[in-house]
Amino acid sequence: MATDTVIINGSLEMEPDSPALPKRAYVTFLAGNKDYVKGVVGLAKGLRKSESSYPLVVAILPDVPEEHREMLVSQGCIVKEIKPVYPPENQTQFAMAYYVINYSKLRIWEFVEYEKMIYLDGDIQVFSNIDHLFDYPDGYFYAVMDCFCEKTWSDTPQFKIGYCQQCPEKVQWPAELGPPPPLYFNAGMFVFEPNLSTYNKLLETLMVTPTTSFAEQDFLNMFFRDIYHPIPSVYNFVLAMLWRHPENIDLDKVKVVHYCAAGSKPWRYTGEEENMQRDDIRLLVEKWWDIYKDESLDYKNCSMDEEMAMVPVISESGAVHYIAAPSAA
Ligand SMILES: O=c1ccn([C@@H]2O[C@H](COP(=O)(O)OP(=O)(O)O)[C@@H](O)[C@H]2O)c(=O)[nH]1
Ligand SMILES: OC[C@H]1O[C@H](O[C@@H]2[C@@H](O)[C@H](O)[C@@H](O)[C@H](O)[C@@H]2O)[C@H](O)[C@@H](O)[C@H]1O
Ligand SMILES: [Mn+2]
Repeated sequence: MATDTVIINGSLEMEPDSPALPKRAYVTFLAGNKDYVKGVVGLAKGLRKSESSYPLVVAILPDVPEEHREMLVSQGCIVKEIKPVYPPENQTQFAMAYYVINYSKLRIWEFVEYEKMIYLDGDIQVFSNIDHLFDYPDGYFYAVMDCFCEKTWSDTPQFKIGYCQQCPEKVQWPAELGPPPPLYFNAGMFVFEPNLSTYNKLLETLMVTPTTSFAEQDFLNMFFRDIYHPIPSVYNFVLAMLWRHPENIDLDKVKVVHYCAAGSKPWRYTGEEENMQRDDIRLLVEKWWDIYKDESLDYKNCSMDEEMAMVPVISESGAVHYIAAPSAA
Protein backbone atom coordinates (compact mmCIF):
# COMPACT_ATOMS: atom_id res chain seq x y z
CA MET A 1 0.00 0.00 0.00
CA ALA A 2 1.50 3.34 -0.96
CA THR A 3 2.30 5.41 2.11
CA ASP A 4 2.64 9.15 2.04
CA THR A 5 4.97 11.32 4.04
CA VAL A 6 3.58 14.76 4.58
CA ILE A 7 6.23 17.41 5.05
CA ILE A 8 4.62 20.59 6.39
CA ASN A 9 7.02 23.52 6.06
CA GLY A 10 9.89 21.10 6.62
CA SER A 11 9.16 20.74 10.31
CA LEU A 12 6.39 18.20 10.79
CA GLU A 13 6.58 14.63 9.55
CA MET A 14 3.45 12.47 9.89
CA GLU A 15 3.79 8.76 10.66
CA PRO A 16 4.66 7.07 7.31
CA ASP A 17 1.74 4.66 7.60
CA SER A 18 -0.83 7.29 8.50
CA PRO A 19 -3.56 7.46 5.85
CA ALA A 20 -2.57 10.93 4.68
CA LEU A 21 -4.95 10.52 1.73
CA PRO A 22 -8.23 8.56 1.54
CA LYS A 23 -8.15 5.73 -1.00
CA ARG A 24 -11.03 7.25 -2.93
CA ALA A 25 -11.23 10.67 -4.53
CA TYR A 26 -12.95 12.70 -7.21
CA VAL A 27 -10.61 13.90 -9.94
CA THR A 28 -10.90 16.59 -12.59
CA PHE A 29 -8.59 17.99 -15.24
CA LEU A 30 -7.47 21.61 -15.73
CA ALA A 31 -5.41 23.04 -18.60
CA GLY A 32 -4.54 26.58 -19.64
CA ASN A 33 -4.56 29.93 -17.89
CA LYS A 34 -8.06 31.06 -18.75
CA ASP A 35 -11.49 30.61 -17.21
CA TYR A 36 -11.93 26.85 -16.78
CA VAL A 37 -10.43 27.28 -13.30
CA LYS A 38 -13.82 28.81 -12.37
CA GLY A 39 -15.45 25.53 -13.39
CA VAL A 40 -13.11 23.59 -11.12
CA VAL A 41 -13.65 25.98 -8.17
CA GLY A 42 -17.41 25.61 -8.70
CA LEU A 43 -17.04 21.81 -8.78
CA ALA A 44 -14.99 21.80 -5.54
CA LYS A 45 -17.70 23.88 -3.81
CA GLY A 46 -20.52 21.75 -5.25
CA LEU A 47 -18.91 18.55 -3.96
CA ARG A 48 -18.56 20.23 -0.54
CA LYS A 49 -22.23 21.28 -0.63
CA SER A 50 -23.19 17.68 -1.49
CA GLU A 51 -21.33 16.68 1.72
CA SER A 52 -19.04 14.28 -0.11
CA SER A 53 -16.62 12.39 2.14
CA TYR A 54 -13.87 12.44 -0.46
CA PRO A 55 -11.39 15.05 -1.70
CA LEU A 56 -11.15 16.52 -5.19
CA VAL A 57 -7.87 15.92 -6.99
CA VAL A 58 -7.10 18.34 -9.83
CA ALA A 59 -4.75 17.03 -12.52
CA ILE A 60 -3.20 20.20 -13.97
CA LEU A 61 -1.06 20.75 -17.04
CA PRO A 62 2.16 22.78 -16.56
CA ASP A 63 0.52 25.83 -18.17
CA VAL A 64 -1.84 26.36 -15.22
CA PRO A 65 -0.55 29.51 -13.50
CA GLU A 66 0.55 29.66 -9.82
CA GLU A 67 -2.36 31.95 -8.98
CA HIS A 68 -4.86 29.34 -10.21
CA ARG A 69 -3.03 26.55 -8.35
CA GLU A 70 -3.29 28.54 -5.13
CA MET A 71 -6.99 29.19 -5.72
CA LEU A 72 -7.54 25.43 -6.01
CA VAL A 73 -5.49 24.57 -2.91
CA SER A 74 -7.30 27.27 -0.94
CA GLN A 75 -10.53 25.51 -1.94
CA GLY A 76 -9.23 22.27 -0.42
CA CYS A 77 -8.25 20.61 -3.72
CA ILE A 78 -5.28 18.23 -4.06
CA VAL A 79 -3.33 19.70 -6.97
CA LYS A 80 -1.21 17.30 -9.02
CA GLU A 81 0.77 18.48 -12.04
CA ILE A 82 0.80 16.02 -14.95
CA LYS A 83 2.71 15.94 -18.21
CA PRO A 84 0.65 16.50 -21.37
CA VAL A 85 -0.26 13.45 -23.47
CA TYR A 86 -0.20 14.07 -27.22
CA PRO A 87 -1.92 11.68 -29.64
CA PRO A 88 0.05 10.37 -32.63
CA GLU A 89 0.64 12.86 -35.42
CA ASN A 90 -2.58 12.95 -37.44
CA GLN A 91 -4.64 15.14 -39.71
CA THR A 92 -7.81 14.67 -37.66
CA GLN A 93 -10.23 17.52 -37.53
CA PHE A 94 -11.35 17.28 -33.88
CA ALA A 95 -15.01 18.24 -33.21
CA MET A 96 -13.49 21.08 -31.15
CA ALA A 97 -9.87 22.05 -31.92
CA TYR A 98 -8.98 22.19 -28.23
CA TYR A 99 -9.97 18.54 -27.74
CA VAL A 100 -6.35 17.62 -28.47
CA ILE A 101 -5.43 18.61 -24.90
CA ASN A 102 -8.04 16.24 -23.49
CA TYR A 103 -5.81 13.22 -24.12
CA SER A 104 -3.85 14.40 -21.08
CA LYS A 105 -6.78 13.12 -18.97
CA LEU A 106 -5.23 9.67 -19.45
CA ARG A 107 -2.58 10.51 -16.82
CA ILE A 108 -5.18 9.99 -14.06
CA TRP A 109 -4.79 6.21 -14.40
CA GLU A 110 -1.35 6.74 -12.84
CA PHE A 111 -2.89 8.03 -9.57
CA VAL A 112 -2.53 4.61 -7.94
CA GLU A 113 -2.43 6.08 -4.42
CA TYR A 114 -6.21 5.93 -4.92
CA GLU A 115 -8.06 2.65 -5.36
CA LYS A 116 -11.21 4.14 -6.95
CA MET A 117 -11.80 7.54 -8.48
CA ILE A 118 -14.68 9.39 -10.10
CA TYR A 119 -13.57 11.62 -12.97
CA LEU A 120 -15.59 14.79 -13.52
CA ASP A 121 -15.02 17.41 -16.22
CA GLY A 122 -14.45 20.96 -14.99
CA ASP A 123 -17.73 21.98 -16.65
CA ILE A 124 -19.72 19.59 -14.45
CA GLN A 125 -21.59 20.40 -11.25
CA VAL A 126 -22.61 17.85 -8.57
CA PHE A 127 -25.92 18.93 -7.00
CA SER A 128 -26.58 15.81 -4.87
CA ASN A 129 -24.27 13.41 -3.08
CA ILE A 130 -22.98 10.64 -5.39
CA ASP A 131 -20.44 9.04 -3.05
CA HIS A 132 -22.35 5.73 -3.34
CA LEU A 133 -20.91 5.35 -6.87
CA PHE A 134 -17.56 4.48 -5.26
CA ASP A 135 -19.21 1.27 -4.00
CA TYR A 136 -19.94 -0.01 -7.51
CA PRO A 137 -18.23 -3.41 -8.02
CA ASP A 138 -14.56 -3.22 -9.13
CA GLY A 139 -13.42 -4.32 -12.58
CA TYR A 140 -15.80 -2.23 -14.70
CA PHE A 141 -15.85 1.22 -16.30
CA TYR A 142 -19.01 3.11 -15.33
CA ALA A 143 -20.25 6.13 -17.35
CA VAL A 144 -23.41 7.63 -18.82
CA MET A 145 -24.44 7.06 -22.44
CA ASP A 146 -23.95 10.05 -24.72
CA CYS A 147 -26.31 11.49 -27.33
CA PHE A 148 -25.42 11.65 -31.04
CA CYS A 149 -27.89 14.35 -32.09
CA GLU A 150 -25.86 17.56 -31.66
CA LYS A 151 -24.21 18.97 -34.78
CA THR A 152 -20.83 18.20 -33.21
CA TRP A 153 -21.67 14.66 -34.43
CA SER A 154 -22.53 15.73 -38.00
CA ASP A 155 -19.54 13.85 -39.51
CA THR A 156 -20.61 10.49 -38.06
CA PRO A 157 -22.72 7.79 -39.78
CA GLN A 158 -25.18 7.68 -36.88
CA PHE A 159 -25.87 11.45 -37.19
CA LYS A 160 -26.27 11.17 -40.97
CA ILE A 161 -29.00 8.55 -40.64
CA GLY A 162 -30.56 10.17 -37.54
CA TYR A 163 -29.74 7.21 -35.27
CA CYS A 164 -29.21 7.84 -31.55
CA GLN A 165 -28.61 5.24 -28.81
CA GLN A 166 -30.89 7.34 -26.57
CA CYS A 167 -33.86 6.27 -28.78
CA PRO A 168 -32.72 3.22 -30.84
CA GLU A 169 -36.32 2.41 -31.83
CA LYS A 170 -36.92 5.85 -33.44
CA VAL A 171 -34.54 5.34 -36.39
CA GLN A 172 -33.45 1.71 -36.58
CA TRP A 173 -29.80 1.02 -37.36
CA PRO A 174 -29.86 -0.25 -41.00
CA ALA A 175 -28.77 -3.89 -41.34
CA GLU A 176 -26.66 -3.01 -44.41
CA LEU A 177 -24.41 -0.95 -42.09
CA GLY A 178 -23.73 -4.05 -40.02
CA PRO A 179 -24.39 -4.31 -36.25
CA PRO A 180 -25.42 -1.11 -34.45
CA PRO A 181 -22.51 0.77 -32.81
CA PRO A 182 -21.62 -0.45 -29.29
CA LEU A 183 -23.01 1.63 -26.41
CA TYR A 184 -21.00 4.87 -26.28
CA PHE A 185 -20.36 6.93 -23.15
CA ASN A 186 -19.79 10.61 -22.55
CA ALA A 187 -16.26 10.96 -21.11
CA GLY A 188 -17.12 13.98 -18.98
CA MET A 189 -17.81 11.67 -15.99
CA PHE A 190 -16.74 8.09 -15.22
CA VAL A 191 -15.98 5.75 -12.30
CA PHE A 192 -12.64 3.97 -12.68
CA GLU A 193 -9.74 2.31 -10.84
CA PRO A 194 -6.26 3.83 -11.30
CA ASN A 195 -3.86 1.06 -12.29
CA LEU A 196 -0.32 1.24 -13.66
CA SER A 197 -0.67 -1.65 -16.11
CA THR A 198 -3.90 -0.17 -17.50
CA TYR A 199 -2.14 3.21 -17.68
CA ASN A 200 0.79 1.80 -19.66
CA LYS A 201 -1.57 -0.10 -22.00
CA LEU A 202 -3.61 3.10 -22.53
CA LEU A 203 -0.54 5.07 -23.61
CA GLU A 204 0.92 2.26 -25.74
CA THR A 205 -2.45 1.75 -27.49
CA LEU A 206 -2.91 5.49 -28.02
CA MET A 207 0.38 5.70 -29.92
CA VAL A 208 -0.90 3.22 -32.54
CA THR A 209 -4.53 4.44 -32.71
CA PRO A 210 -5.53 7.00 -35.37
CA THR A 211 -7.20 10.02 -33.76
CA THR A 212 -10.92 10.71 -34.33
CA SER A 213 -13.26 13.69 -33.88
CA PHE A 214 -14.07 13.15 -30.17
CA ALA A 215 -10.44 12.64 -29.28
CA GLU A 216 -9.89 10.87 -25.95
CA GLN A 217 -13.64 10.22 -25.55
CA ASP A 218 -13.62 8.04 -28.68
CA PHE A 219 -10.36 6.44 -27.57
CA LEU A 220 -11.67 5.60 -24.06
CA ASN A 221 -14.87 4.14 -25.57
CA MET A 222 -12.76 1.86 -27.77
CA PHE A 223 -10.34 0.91 -24.99
CA PHE A 224 -12.95 0.11 -22.29
CA ARG A 225 -15.59 -1.26 -24.63
CA ASP A 226 -15.63 -4.74 -23.05
CA ILE A 227 -16.01 -3.58 -19.43
CA TYR A 228 -18.16 -0.46 -19.98
CA HIS A 229 -21.34 -0.45 -17.85
CA PRO A 230 -23.89 2.31 -18.61
CA ILE A 231 -25.23 4.15 -15.55
CA PRO A 232 -28.34 6.38 -15.34
CA SER A 233 -28.13 9.81 -17.04
CA VAL A 234 -28.85 11.51 -13.68
CA TYR A 235 -25.09 11.03 -13.01
CA ASN A 236 -23.92 13.02 -16.05
CA PHE A 237 -26.82 15.00 -17.46
CA VAL A 238 -25.68 16.15 -20.91
CA LEU A 239 -27.69 19.35 -21.44
CA ALA A 240 -28.60 18.57 -25.06
CA MET A 241 -30.88 15.84 -23.69
CA LEU A 242 -33.31 18.66 -22.78
CA TRP A 243 -34.12 19.36 -26.41
CA ARG A 244 -33.02 16.09 -28.03
CA HIS A 245 -34.62 13.48 -25.71
CA PRO A 246 -36.97 15.23 -23.22
CA GLU A 247 -38.89 11.96 -22.90
CA ASN A 248 -35.79 10.36 -21.33
CA ILE A 249 -35.36 12.81 -18.49
CA ASP A 250 -36.83 13.94 -15.17
CA LEU A 251 -34.89 17.09 -14.29
CA ASP A 252 -35.91 16.80 -10.60
CA LYS A 253 -33.96 13.53 -10.35
CA VAL A 254 -30.74 14.85 -11.98
CA LYS A 255 -27.76 14.72 -9.56
CA VAL A 256 -24.92 15.79 -11.86
CA VAL A 257 -25.19 18.38 -14.66
CA HIS A 258 -22.69 18.53 -17.50
CA TYR A 259 -22.60 22.00 -19.07
CA CYS A 260 -21.23 20.75 -22.41
CA ALA A 261 -23.79 22.18 -24.84
CA ALA A 262 -22.43 25.05 -26.94
CA GLY A 263 -22.84 28.29 -24.98
CA SER A 264 -23.77 26.61 -21.70
CA LYS A 265 -20.50 27.00 -19.73
CA PRO A 266 -21.95 28.96 -16.76
CA TRP A 267 -18.89 31.18 -16.30
CA ARG A 268 -19.13 32.29 -19.98
CA TYR A 269 -22.93 32.19 -20.34
CA THR A 270 -24.43 34.99 -22.47
CA GLY A 271 -27.66 33.26 -23.51
CA GLU A 272 -27.02 34.09 -27.16
CA GLU A 273 -26.36 30.62 -28.60
CA GLU A 274 -29.10 28.28 -29.82
CA ASN A 275 -31.21 26.81 -26.97
CA MET A 276 -29.48 28.99 -24.38
CA GLN A 277 -32.59 31.14 -23.77
CA ARG A 278 -34.55 28.13 -22.53
CA ASP A 279 -35.91 28.58 -18.97
CA ASP A 280 -34.48 25.21 -17.86
CA ILE A 281 -31.00 26.17 -19.13
CA ARG A 282 -31.14 29.59 -17.47
CA LEU A 283 -32.21 27.92 -14.20
CA LEU A 284 -29.35 25.38 -14.33
CA VAL A 285 -26.82 28.14 -15.05
CA GLU A 286 -28.25 30.14 -12.12
CA LYS A 287 -27.98 27.07 -9.86
CA TRP A 288 -24.30 26.76 -10.83
CA TRP A 289 -23.67 30.45 -9.98
CA ASP A 290 -25.51 30.13 -6.62
CA ILE A 291 -22.91 27.56 -5.56
CA TYR A 292 -19.95 29.40 -7.11
CA LYS A 293 -20.84 32.65 -5.28
CA ASP A 294 -21.75 31.01 -1.96
CA GLU A 295 -18.90 32.02 0.38
CA SER A 296 -20.17 29.67 3.09
CA LEU A 297 -18.98 26.86 0.79
CA ASP A 298 -15.41 28.18 0.59
CA TYR A 299 -12.93 25.73 2.10
CA LYS A 300 -11.62 28.31 4.60
CA ASN A 301 -15.17 28.75 5.97
CA CYS A 302 -15.85 25.02 6.18
CA SER A 303 -12.68 23.59 7.65
CA MET A 304 -10.77 23.98 10.91
CA ASP A 305 -10.09 27.60 11.67
CA GLU A 306 -6.27 27.34 11.77
CA GLU A 307 -4.26 29.24 9.23
CA MET A 308 -4.09 26.98 6.16
CA ALA A 309 -0.95 26.59 4.09
CA MET A 310 -0.31 25.05 0.66
CA VAL A 311 1.87 22.10 1.61
CA PRO A 312 3.59 19.49 -0.53
CA VAL A 313 2.67 15.84 -0.16
CA ILE A 314 5.32 13.48 -1.49
CA SER A 315 4.18 9.96 -2.35
CA GLU A 316 6.43 6.89 -2.36
CA SER A 317 6.86 7.25 -6.11
CA GLY A 318 8.30 10.72 -5.43
CA ALA A 319 5.33 12.45 -7.05
CA VAL A 320 4.68 15.81 -5.40
CA HIS A 321 1.19 17.23 -4.98
CA TYR A 322 -0.19 20.01 -2.85
CA ILE A 323 -2.91 20.07 -0.20
CA ALA A 324 -4.19 22.71 2.18
CA ALA A 325 -3.17 21.85 5.77
CA PRO A 326 -2.78 23.71 9.05
CA SER A 327 0.33 25.85 8.79
CA ALA A 328 3.07 24.65 11.16
CA ALA A 329 4.05 28.28 11.77
O1 LIG B 1 -9.20 25.13 -22.05
C1 LIG B 1 -9.58 24.10 -21.48
C2 LIG B 1 -10.43 23.13 -22.09
C3 LIG B 1 -10.81 22.00 -21.39
N1 LIG B 1 -10.36 21.83 -20.11
C4 LIG B 1 -10.71 20.63 -19.34
O2 LIG B 1 -11.07 19.58 -20.22
C5 LIG B 1 -12.44 19.19 -19.96
C6 LIG B 1 -13.10 18.75 -21.26
O3 LIG B 1 -13.36 19.88 -22.08
P1 LIG B 1 -14.89 20.40 -22.23
O4 LIG B 1 -15.63 20.10 -20.95
O5 LIG B 1 -14.85 21.83 -22.68
O6 LIG B 1 -15.46 19.48 -23.36
P2 LIG B 1 -17.02 19.26 -23.58
O7 LIG B 1 -17.48 18.36 -22.47
O8 LIG B 1 -17.67 20.61 -23.50
O9 LIG B 1 -17.02 18.67 -24.93
C7 LIG B 1 -13.03 20.45 -19.33
O10 LIG B 1 -14.22 20.17 -18.64
C8 LIG B 1 -11.90 20.89 -18.42
O11 LIG B 1 -11.84 20.05 -17.29
C9 LIG B 1 -9.53 22.77 -19.49
O12 LIG B 1 -9.17 22.63 -18.34
N2 LIG B 1 -9.15 23.88 -20.19
O1 LIG C 1 -12.62 15.55 -25.95
C1 LIG C 1 -13.87 15.08 -26.34
C2 LIG C 1 -14.96 15.58 -25.39
O2 LIG C 1 -16.11 14.79 -25.62
C3 LIG C 1 -17.22 15.03 -24.76
O3 LIG C 1 -17.84 16.24 -25.07
C4 LIG C 1 -18.67 16.31 -26.21
C5 LIG C 1 -19.48 15.07 -26.37
O4 LIG C 1 -20.10 14.82 -25.13
C6 LIG C 1 -20.55 15.19 -27.42
O5 LIG C 1 -21.35 14.04 -27.34
C7 LIG C 1 -21.45 16.36 -27.19
O6 LIG C 1 -22.38 16.47 -28.26
C8 LIG C 1 -20.63 17.59 -27.14
O7 LIG C 1 -21.50 18.68 -26.85
C9 LIG C 1 -19.62 17.48 -26.03
O8 LIG C 1 -18.85 18.64 -26.09
C10 LIG C 1 -16.84 15.06 -23.29
O9 LIG C 1 -17.91 15.66 -22.56
C11 LIG C 1 -15.60 15.89 -23.03
O10 LIG C 1 -15.18 15.66 -21.67
C12 LIG C 1 -14.48 15.45 -23.95
O11 LIG C 1 -14.17 14.11 -23.64
MN1 LIG D 1 -17.27 18.83 -20.43
